Order: sequence, then C-alpha cells, then structure tokens
Amino acid sequence: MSRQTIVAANWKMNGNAELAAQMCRGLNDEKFNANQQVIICPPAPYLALLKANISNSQVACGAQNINENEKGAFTGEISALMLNDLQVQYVILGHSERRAMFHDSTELVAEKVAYALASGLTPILCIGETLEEREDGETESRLSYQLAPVIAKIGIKSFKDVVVAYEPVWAIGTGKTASAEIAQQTHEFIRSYLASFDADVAQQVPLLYGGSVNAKNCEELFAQADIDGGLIGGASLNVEEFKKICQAV
Ligand SMILES: O=C(CO)COP(=O)(O)O
Repeated sequence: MSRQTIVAANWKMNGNAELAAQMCRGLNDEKFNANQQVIICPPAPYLALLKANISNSQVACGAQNINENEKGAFTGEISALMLNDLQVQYVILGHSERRAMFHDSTELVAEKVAYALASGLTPILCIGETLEEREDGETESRLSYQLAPVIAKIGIKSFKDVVVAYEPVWAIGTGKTASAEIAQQTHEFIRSYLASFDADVAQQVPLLYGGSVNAKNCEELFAQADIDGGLIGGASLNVEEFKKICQAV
C-alpha cells in the first residue's frame, strides 16, 4: 500500500474569519488524489468555523498545539478533549517556534504526542535542526534526539499513527528552502532511523517537508521518494497558491 500524501497548512498566528471562509470555498470543489489528505491548521478560534464550512471529505482540520493535561486551571490552553468535541482530527506538536519560544522540551512534546494519540488525534510531529547544527554536522543527531523521547514514550508500534514534519529551522519563513536533494537526504535519514526500530512502521509514516514551500518549489520537493507532502506556513495564507501546492503532491 502506498503511503498517504498530505499537504497541511499551518497558519500560525495569522488569518481571520474571511480567510477561513475563502479557504473553505476554495477547497470544497477541488478534486484530490484518492490517497491524499489536505489539513488546515488555523488559530484555535477559527477551528469551529472551518469545521462547519468544509464539505470536501479529503479536507480536515488541525490545531497548532494542545496542553498535555485533560482539563483544569491552565489559562490560555486548549485540550485534546476540546478538539474531540469539535471533531478536529489533527494537531501540530513540537513546532520549532513552540520549542524555541514556549519552552516545549523534547520530553513535553513526547507527552503531548502520547496524549494526542490516546485521545484519538493524529499528531503532526515537527522536528528540525538550526543552521548552526547543520553547519556543525549535527543534523542527524539533533533529529534523533527529538524523535527518541517520542518513540520511548509511545512505543514504535504506535508511531505508525504519527505524521512527521521535517522543518529545518533555517528554512522557516526565510525564503531559503532546503534543496530537494538535502530535503530527500534528510527524509531518508529520518525513515532509516525509524526503520532501525521497526521497518514496517518506517514505511507507513508520512514524512512532510516544511520551510518556505511555495507553488514554485513544491513540485521538485514532492517528487522526492521520501517526501510525502508538505507543512506550509506563509504560502498557505493565499488560497490560490495553497490550492496549487495541494495539486502538486
Ligand atoms: O513553519 C512552517 C510550517 O509549520 C513553515 O513556514 P513557512 O512556509 O512560512 O516557511
């Protein structure tokens, strides 16, 4: 069976109700490949609006984070149960912006992934190295350092229900995309790292590339053997451009 292809939009703290409405209108009539999933991850206040207006069965919604607790006195946080309530299926976890600015440690990310899975959500687990780490030859050790606690926490068999997004920090929002060759090499490493635990699981996990993907560079990236789609930031805020990226996978 071939792996699912996924194009996911991470709006970060951008967008508004008008963009949410435009995106639904733009995507509802699109035809995608049978094995393709499109996911929109808006800021939490727009999730219900998107859910109510998406009629295309291949378009799903995701949140950008959850708290690792079920409920309680955690002002400003949202829980997996709330996403269940809205029938939101996906959640981005461990984005480099959260790791860098909101102190989401590798252990905390592992806890969140475990909690998301236990709640029936599909985590989109983001991993990636900084420019300094790449230049120092530490890309592979950094990626395994980020993956290992998640595998230890959930067990490799459960990892088949995780989507991984490789996002080199130096390529996020910078206009500097990783070349298709570098992205493929790194994805191949991620898959081989997973295969060192379980070869079948490694073959099943969709590996998305993220970092300055746009309508111009996406085709070459998506043509690589181990790139199963993308996690799109800036270019996902434009409906026409995002549609082109969805059609290129
Ligand atoms: O961080 C990203 C998606 O999660 C990538 O953002 P950009 O596509 O804006 O570089």
